[in-house]
Amino acid sequence: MAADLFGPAHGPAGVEPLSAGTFLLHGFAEAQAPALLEALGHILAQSPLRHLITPGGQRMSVAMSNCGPLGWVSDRSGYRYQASDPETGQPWPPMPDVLRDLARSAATLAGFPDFAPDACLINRYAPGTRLSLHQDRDERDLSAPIVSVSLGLPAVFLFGGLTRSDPVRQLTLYHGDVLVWGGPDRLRFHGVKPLAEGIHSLLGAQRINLTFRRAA
Ligand SMILES: O=C(O)CCC(=O)C(=O)O
Ligand SMILES: [Fe+2]
Repeated sequence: MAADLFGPAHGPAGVEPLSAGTFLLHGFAEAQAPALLEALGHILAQSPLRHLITPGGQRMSVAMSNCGPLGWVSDRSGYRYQASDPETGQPWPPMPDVLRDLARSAATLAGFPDFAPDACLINRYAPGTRLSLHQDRDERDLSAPIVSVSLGLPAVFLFGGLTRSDPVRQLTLYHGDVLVWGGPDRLRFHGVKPLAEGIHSLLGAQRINLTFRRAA
């Protein structure tokens, strides 16, 4: 095993393989976090975070927005990607280079070169917020991985198998961690346990997750 690639468990560029198509890049986004947060501030001023309604009529506890050509939305009629923000009627804010480049380099390190995300879903968790077990399957091209960047308070991520009833592994995602899953793991069930109380030095009492996808 190459020591430079599979570095120490929490080393700055440590790439931890979790299974055949899943890699945890410990702290990979940490140095860029201030630049990412500044870019996010501009995005969220145009397309604010909001609590979407599920097709079943429930208000999601995660607050969401998007940037890039396509954004993920949910309402009474279902889940889908669309080019405009239903709240403003305007296109989603463009995906800043600092976000796209980070996602591309994380994907490349995880063995998915040529990742060209066209959607970035922004998830905001306050203490108590959770995301129930689900698959990301609204994307047309399942050959592209999911690249998920964690910022702020740590979260316990639930990583299951290809069927809902498979055993679920729990892993803590810290500020700056990037999790990439694709290939044979692309349709694994996953979720987030209720966020614990806490105060993060950069983000305060919240966790922000950026999920980059190839949707179209
Ligand atoms: O917040 C996370 O770590 C996961 C988010 C997620 O699974 C999603 O947006 O589909
Ligand atoms: Fe997901």
